[in-house]
Amino acid sequence: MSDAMKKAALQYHAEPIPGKLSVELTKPTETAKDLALAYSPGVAEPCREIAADPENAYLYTGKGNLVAVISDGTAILGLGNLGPLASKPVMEGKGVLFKRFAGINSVDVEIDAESPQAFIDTVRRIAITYGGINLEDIKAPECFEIEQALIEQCNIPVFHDDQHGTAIVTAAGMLNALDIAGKTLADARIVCLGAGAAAIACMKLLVASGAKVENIFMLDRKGVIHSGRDDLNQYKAMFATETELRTLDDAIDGADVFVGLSGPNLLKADQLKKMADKPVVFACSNPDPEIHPDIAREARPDVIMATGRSDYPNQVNNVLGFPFIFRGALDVRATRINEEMKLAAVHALKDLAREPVPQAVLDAYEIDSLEFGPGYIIPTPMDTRLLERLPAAVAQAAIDSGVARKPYPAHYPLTNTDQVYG
Ligand SMILES: O=C([O-])CC(=O)C(=O)O
Ligand SMILES: [Mg+2]
Repeated sequence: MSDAMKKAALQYHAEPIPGKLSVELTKPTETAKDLALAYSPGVAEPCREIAADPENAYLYTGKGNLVAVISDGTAILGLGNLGPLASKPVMEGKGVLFKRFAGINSVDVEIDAESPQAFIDTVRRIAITYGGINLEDIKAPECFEIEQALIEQCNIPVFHDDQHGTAIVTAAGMLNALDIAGKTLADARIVCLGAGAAAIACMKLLVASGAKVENIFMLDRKGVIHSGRDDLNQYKAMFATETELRTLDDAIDGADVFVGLSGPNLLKADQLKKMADKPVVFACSNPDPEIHPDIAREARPDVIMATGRSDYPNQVNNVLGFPFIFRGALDVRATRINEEMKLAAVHALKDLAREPVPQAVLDAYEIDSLEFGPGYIIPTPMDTRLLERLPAAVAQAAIDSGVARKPYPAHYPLTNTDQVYG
């Protein structure tokens, strides 16, 4: 990032009001009568109703459209463990995206937890307040245990965005990119740089979508994860291959796909040059990708390239997933976000990229055209059709797989966020 951009980002966060979120009232509180309804004595009535039946919380409070964005700050973007308070701008940012793209209210909760168990206990105790929980920027492998425990202990959707949001968007973009390259997921040789939360979840979802686990070469800080290593946790061990390859330099030779979920500038132009014809490169480290798109294109004009950033084409970022997935889950009051709902989101995203792009999207990006191809493999975040398609697909999948507690919403499909209350 340039110095000017860094300065602008700080100023954006500081002025005119510090931070990016505020709370608004949904009822007028202008008169003494209003006050008597909103507060004492009127407020006692919904309290009694909720005590009699907890489901009434969805009727009389904001619970049903409220998601907690919760972090311990141990893996903030690609920046590392900066602690819970330093994660607050990102968590507020997720709240901005929830509201802007899917009309969902959110609060950020940063937890100073001394252990994964302390984190789990804290979240479990406050979970009733919300309609859903979005876990964010928690490091691996602790995040796997934390997510699993909370899914089991809470009866609302708990979703670790960096795993599943990223994986859903990656799988959708990958299916399209390989199709454009004239290749298939089943045959693709895949190098995954990074073995953290997002990397493990992405590779699992790619396997669920057709990739062969023996064609995946995952690398952590020590190099290729292979079956001869005795320092692997159970999550990395799922991707241990029988191979002589040890370094990124070895693994990248002839690979069809590079997925980077690691850190800045770790893929060199010379390494990209060794990849197979029409290489697919998803350099998703935020904010700085594993290889800059300009360097990649210079080294390999035939590259099909995506990053996590909004200022380059093909943004493979979980913003395309979590707001819409939660929208669909909340609207059918799903008890969890299961594999069926995730795959429904993958296919809705993949298919949407193949449709003609509306003028409003072109205007938002100040461009003349955008067509399915190497420069457009995944819908853009500003595409209002995401709100129309993804929640509908996710809600239907929740109903079909038996985790919905309400029928398909009568007010679907949504065309803008003003319609979310029906
Ligand atoms: O915030 C983003 O841009 C995507 C994300 O979740 C991460 O990098 O951890
Ligand atoms: Mg994140």
